[in-house]
Amino acid sequence: MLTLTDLPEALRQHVAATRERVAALHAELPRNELVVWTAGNVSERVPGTEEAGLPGLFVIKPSGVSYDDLAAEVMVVCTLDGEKIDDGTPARLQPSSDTAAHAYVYRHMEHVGGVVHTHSTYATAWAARHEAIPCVLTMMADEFGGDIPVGPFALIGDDSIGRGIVDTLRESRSPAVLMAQHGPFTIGKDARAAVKAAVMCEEVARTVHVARQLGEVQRIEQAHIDSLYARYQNVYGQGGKQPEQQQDPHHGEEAGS
Ligand SMILES: O=C(CO)[C@@H](O)[C@H](O)COP(=O)(O)O
Repeated sequence: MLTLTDLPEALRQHVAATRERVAALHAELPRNELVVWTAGNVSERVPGTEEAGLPGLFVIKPSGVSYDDLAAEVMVVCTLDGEKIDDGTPARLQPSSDTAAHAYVYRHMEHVGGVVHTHSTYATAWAARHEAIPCVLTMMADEFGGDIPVGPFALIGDDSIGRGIVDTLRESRSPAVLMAQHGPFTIGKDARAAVKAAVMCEEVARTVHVARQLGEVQRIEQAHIDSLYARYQNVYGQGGKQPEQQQDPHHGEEAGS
């Protein structure tokens, strides 16, 4: 078993910083009303392992622990096979029950640095119906680049959920997938981006549901979706990129391709 204290100092510092980020981001789940009790989790890939010639690692919350108690020192460190390393936490402290799903995503989507899972009400209601959320809002085009897809029903406990997440997201620009009759999983370049996607996923799931109560909704034309997505992903905010820097952040290709 890999032991944290045997790792190079630089990597131990990366692990510590990742633990702090993942612990802090878990507070965003109840703050944004995305979870009840402990029903949600955040993970982030530890940077620098490849440079150190070591196996990949990620940090995830311990299973079933209250968000009030999720301090950095109880964040669990796992290999990309989902195995807990000797990370300084009590041996009895088990990683999230969704660790296998997060690990599968990290093994099969190298550009992904963060994964989030919730059971947020409106997104999970769409998942209960096996129904993709149609891209009828500019906010959906901005953040999801189109519809939010539905993934297959899969039981927890092996690679089934992770495989369903990856197989679905590989066919979409969306950083969110609604796993059928379970709930949303989101990805991002880091954990903060994945948490943002989870917040935006619940917001648009609610808005589109309300709109459909009022009447028919109309999907935005694909050319407009592509234009909105390219702008938001590359120009919005304070970090506007030059044309040569622009790419699709979720899939590493040219934006709009
Ligand atoms: O869906 C499930 C359990 O069926 C999980 O997503 C839990 O809701 C969160 O589990 P932990 O991360 O606390 O283990």
